[in-house]
Amino acid sequence: MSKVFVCDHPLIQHKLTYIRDKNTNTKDFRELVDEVATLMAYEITRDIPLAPFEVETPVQRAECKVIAGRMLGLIPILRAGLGMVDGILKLLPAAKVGHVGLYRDPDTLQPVEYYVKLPTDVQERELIVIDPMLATGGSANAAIDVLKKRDCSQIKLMCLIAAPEGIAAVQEAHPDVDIYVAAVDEYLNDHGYIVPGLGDAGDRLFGTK
Ligand SMILES: O=P(O)(O)OC[C@H]1O[C@H](OP(=O)(O)OP(=O)(O)O)[C@H](O)[C@@H]1O
Ligand SMILES: O=c1cc[nH]c(=O)[nH]1
Ligand SMILES: [Mg+2]
Repeated sequence: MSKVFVCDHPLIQHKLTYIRDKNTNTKDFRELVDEVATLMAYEITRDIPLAPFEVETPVQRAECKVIAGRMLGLIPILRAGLGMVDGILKLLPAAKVGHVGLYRDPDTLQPVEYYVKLPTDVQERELIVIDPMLATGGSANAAIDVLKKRDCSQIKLMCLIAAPEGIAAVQEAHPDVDIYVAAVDEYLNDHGYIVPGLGDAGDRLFGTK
């Protein structure tokens, strides 16, 4: 069963409050999502292995540590996942980025795939699927399916806000995928929106409504 990590650091929770606020404008919303993504990247990389590395300080030689050459890949689910990419790349500048384009049909709530472009060595990388919203879980599951069909096996999922229904759906379909969230909300409404949530993440990031 996949584990769920709630990133409850006070800085993350503080910024998430203003992300939720309907009076936060597009510019501030985008900046806050970017900042929370950076802070969550700090949490999600906690288990990255280190390797010994020797440097010469101005005083003497020192046995230090560096990240052990791990190959990472970020997989934003378009559109809203794009809002978190730059924030994560600030801490993981060597990560490659693959895109999975999905939109959720408003009537059926089923994900519709429209674009996939992945790094050629995607199977060798540890992948972080990124989307601010985990609602029914259909989109996250479809994106993970895209990766598994290409023989990817090391996958984590990173979201800002999850509904309990979405977490259960990912855990059932992909028990090997751990889930990192800033908050688990109450439930999904009749339109499949997370309550209380933040509204439509893509529209708020890109000012499309
Ligand atoms: O868990 P689910 O029920 O699948 O819902 C979550 C999906 O819905 C939103 O995308 P949307 O379809 O609005 O596309 P967008 O990012 O282009 O706005 C969101 O960014 C997730 O991808
Ligand atoms: O609450 C929700 C659910 C799906 N997609 C969003 O952007 N928000
Ligand atoms: Mg949207």
